[in-house]
Formats: sequence, C-alpha cells, structure tokens
Amino acid sequence: MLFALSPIALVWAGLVFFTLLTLLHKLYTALTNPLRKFPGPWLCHYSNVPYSYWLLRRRKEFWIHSMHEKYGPVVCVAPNEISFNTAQSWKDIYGFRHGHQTFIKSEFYDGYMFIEEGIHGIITSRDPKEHASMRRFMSHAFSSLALKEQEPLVEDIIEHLVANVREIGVKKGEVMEFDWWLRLCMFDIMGSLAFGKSFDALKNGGQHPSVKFIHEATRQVGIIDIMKRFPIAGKIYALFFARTLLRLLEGNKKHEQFALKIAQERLANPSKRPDFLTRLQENMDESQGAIHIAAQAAELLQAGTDTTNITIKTALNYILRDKALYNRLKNEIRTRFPTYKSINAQDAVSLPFLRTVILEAMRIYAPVAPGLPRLVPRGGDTVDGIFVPEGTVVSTNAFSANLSSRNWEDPMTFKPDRWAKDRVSKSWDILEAAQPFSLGPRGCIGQNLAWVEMNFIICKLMWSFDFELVNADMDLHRDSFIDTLWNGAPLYLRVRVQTDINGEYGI
Ligand code: HEM
Repeated sequence: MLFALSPIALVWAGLVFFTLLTLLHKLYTALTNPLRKFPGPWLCHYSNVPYSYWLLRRRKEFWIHSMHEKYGPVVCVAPNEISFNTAQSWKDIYGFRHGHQTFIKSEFYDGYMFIEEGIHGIITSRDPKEHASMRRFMSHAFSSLALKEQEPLVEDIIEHLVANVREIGVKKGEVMEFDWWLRLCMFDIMGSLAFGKSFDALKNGGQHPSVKFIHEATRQVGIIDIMKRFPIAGKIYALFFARTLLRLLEGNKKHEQFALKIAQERLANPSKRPDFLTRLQENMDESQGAIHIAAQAAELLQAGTDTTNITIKTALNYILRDKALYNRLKNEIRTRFPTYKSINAQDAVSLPFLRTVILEAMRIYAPVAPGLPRLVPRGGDTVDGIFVPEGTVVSTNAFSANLSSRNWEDPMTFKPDRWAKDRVSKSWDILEAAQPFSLGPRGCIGQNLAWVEMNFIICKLMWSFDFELVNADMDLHRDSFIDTLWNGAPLYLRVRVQTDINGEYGI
C-alpha cells in the first residue's frame, strides 16, 4: 500500500508524521512537566519561544519583570526555568546554606572564551572544586593590601579622564557623550590592572580592538543562549549566518590571542608592577601556564568594565535631574575635600551620602540585570520555601527584584535616603532584595575595587566640574536594551569648571 504512493506523497507523509510526532512529544512533555504548577504564561511551560523572542528584542528583563508584577515572586519563564525576585531567593540560590548542596552555575556559562582549549576563567568555571581553587588563587589580587597598592594605578587613569573632560567639555565647550568616556576610563583601568598596561582608550578615543570586542561579546552571549535552546534551528542559523558568526568568533579569537600574548610576555619578563598579573604570577603553580592567566585576564576585563561604568552613569543621570540631591552630593564632596589634591580613595569610599547614591543607582538600574542561572541540585531543593525539582534552572532576576512593588515603596523613584543608616522615614523597603554584587561563593570578588573606582571617579569629577544634563528627555529604562549587560541610551552632559572652590585645578 505504502509503495503505491508517489515519492512526493511519501515525503509529505513523512513530514506530517514527523510533525505529529513532535507535537505529541511536546504535548506529553507539557502535560508531564513538573514545572506546570508554577505560575506564568502557558506557552512558557512548554516552549522557549517567548523567552528567546524577548532575548532577541533585547528587553527580556522587562518582560520577566512584568510577569513577576502579574504572577508574583515566582514565575515559570521557560520549560525548565523558574525566575524569583525575593530577598530570600538570593540567599537560597546563591548563598551558603547549612545542610544544603550548592546550586552550581548552569550550562549558560559554557563555551565563551578559550573554548577550544577547554579552559575557563573564574566567572565561567562551573565546577565548584575548580572554582574554589581559582577563587583562592585570585584572592591575592583582590586582597585589601593588593587594592591599596593598585590605587595609584587607578588614580593615574582617572587623571586622564579628568584631563579629557577639562579639554573637551570645558576648554572646547563640547557637549560630551559622557558614558562613552566613562566606559573608556574603566576600560583603561582594567587594562592597567588585568593586562599590565592601559589600553590608552581615553587617549585614542576608544581605538582599541578589545573595546569593540567586549561590546560585541555581550550580544554574542545572547545568541549562543538561543542556539543552545533550539539546537536544530541553531544549526540552520549557523548555516545561513555563517559570516556573522565567523566575525564574532574571529573577534573572540583575536581577543584570546591578545590576552595570551600579554600573559606570555609578562611571564617571560616578571615585573613588580602592583597589578593583577604580578599577584597571579606570584601565586601560580606548575599546573598553570600563560593560557590560564590569559583566561582570567580576559574575564576580568569583561567583569570590571561595564558594570562600574553603568553605575556611575546611572548615578549621574538621576542626580542631575534633582537639584536638591545634586547640591547635597556636591556639598558633601567639596566640604570633605578642601583641595583637589586632598581627594583620596579611602575617604572617598567613606562619604555616607555618596554611598547611598551609588547603592540607589545599583538598585534602580541593576548593573548586572539578568538572573544568574543556577541548577537545582540532585533530589531537588527549596527556594524561598517552595520545592523546585532537581535540574531546574533557577535565578533571582536582579532587575525585577530591584524594581518590584512587593519589595520597594515607590520603586521607580530614585531615593538614596532609603539606604541611609539613620533612616528616619518609615519606608518598608526590603533592602536585602537588591544584591548588585550577588552573594555567596560566586559573589563579586571585585566589589571593593569597584567601590574605590566609582567613588574616586565621582569625587574627582564632582569636585572639579559642574554638570548639566543635556538630553533630559532620555528615560534610562525606556531607552535601554539588555545584551547580558546594558546597552543603554547615551548620557549627554554639558560641563563647566566649578566655581565654589578656587582649587589648584581651577581654570
Ligand atoms: C559595580 C560594579 C560591579 C558589579 C555590580 C558586579 C557584579 C557582579 C556579579 C552580580 C557577579 C556574579 C556573576 C555570576 O554569578 O555570574 C560578579 C562576579 C564577579 N565579578 Fe563583579 N561586579 C562589579 C565590578 C567588578 C570589578 C571591578 C571586578 C574586577 C575586575 C569584578 C570581578 C568579578 C569576578 C572575577 C567575578 C566572579 C567571581 C566568582 O565567580 O568567584 N567585578 N560581579
């Protein structure tokens, strides 16, 4: 009977059969999916399409937040993925919990840098044992002593930034795309610390291949994520868009080679320069070579560049919209430091109002906005009192936890005083819902350095200049996209030299 069909009819019959089988399989997995009891749109329980659609539109965190506002603190966002947005979920998923197994990083972290060599850096390492030994190894580069020694290197780059602002913003009177200059500054700082020399991005207006690469790499992460969710479609995409993928991979390769060359050079010519490389070299063992150092340096560059830059940009954006807050911050900085030369990192990090401004900036526009995916360990475990089956990918969505109307009073309003130690207002904010640096064994190892950089930069800038926001019609949330990290609207500022204090840098 089957042989009576023409070849074309046979192909059609095969296609229909295959489609029916796939649909039946989908239906079966949907009906037996243990996550179906979790709230969320029905489609998310059995398809990665909504998740990938919003990822491609670069507004995934906005979508997840809208679902949390609608369905509550736990939402099924993809067939095997649950998002939380509560303070307790941070502790349960990422923290140390006595008597519980670790929730390890999911496959999301696989395969970015040094893929062919199978070598990870501290961020992408998923194995808890491998990571713990890396963390010990890296901790020397992030100790308080190391940080103290790194301060002059950081300050040197900040001086370049201040000089650029004086030259372009004050002397030439140009409106400055300020986040671009901040980005270059952070890039040079990380170059100086992780690669042993500044990239001179501030000097050359960003003409360094790694600046472009790091920017593109954040988009690459999203594309790889989608390709992992749809392996067959991913292969077809790879076939049709081979050139785009090759370009991305080429950028990756060049950045790897660049990192490797720097590491090899440094190992061949040991130095006493107090940067990360020196500390890492001092603590290497025989099992490690230049490639291991290069993998760490490449990841540090990504971790420490846009996170800090985005925070400073956010703080400036909100402060410059509120005259009272702006004057309060200016006064705190200019009173604490009578001269420009008296500005130092230690005092800069202890300014109480500046601290609350930065905390509020990291709340309202989380520098690392997406949920950081983790796997529920064998046997399943509870998150915020809810049992989640083993193998489920869970995360606390930082963007949503920081803006949830269940966690914050008036969440969309920039109110640094919610963080004041002597809080007199009766706000019921759940401060622990915001964990900008994450927590537990995989929490940010660079946070002390980040505080030094951010406070130091803001103090030096606000001491030296008066700022005016030019594009006040810009809305940071409305006008931003997320490619793992923010790809936000530019911040245009007009700059004048400050006239409150006649410091030695007055022009
Ligand atoms: C405002 C600035 C910063 C924020 C908000 C921030 C945030 C974070 C977050 C959320 C994580 C967890 C990532 C994950 O679980 O996948 C992390 C990890 C990490 N961060 Fe930062 N970071 C900042 C600055 C820095 C700086 C300046 C450095 C230094 C170069 C740095 C180095 C790292 C490293 C190495 C890790 C991985 C730690 C580990 O897995 O043991 N970060 N950071």
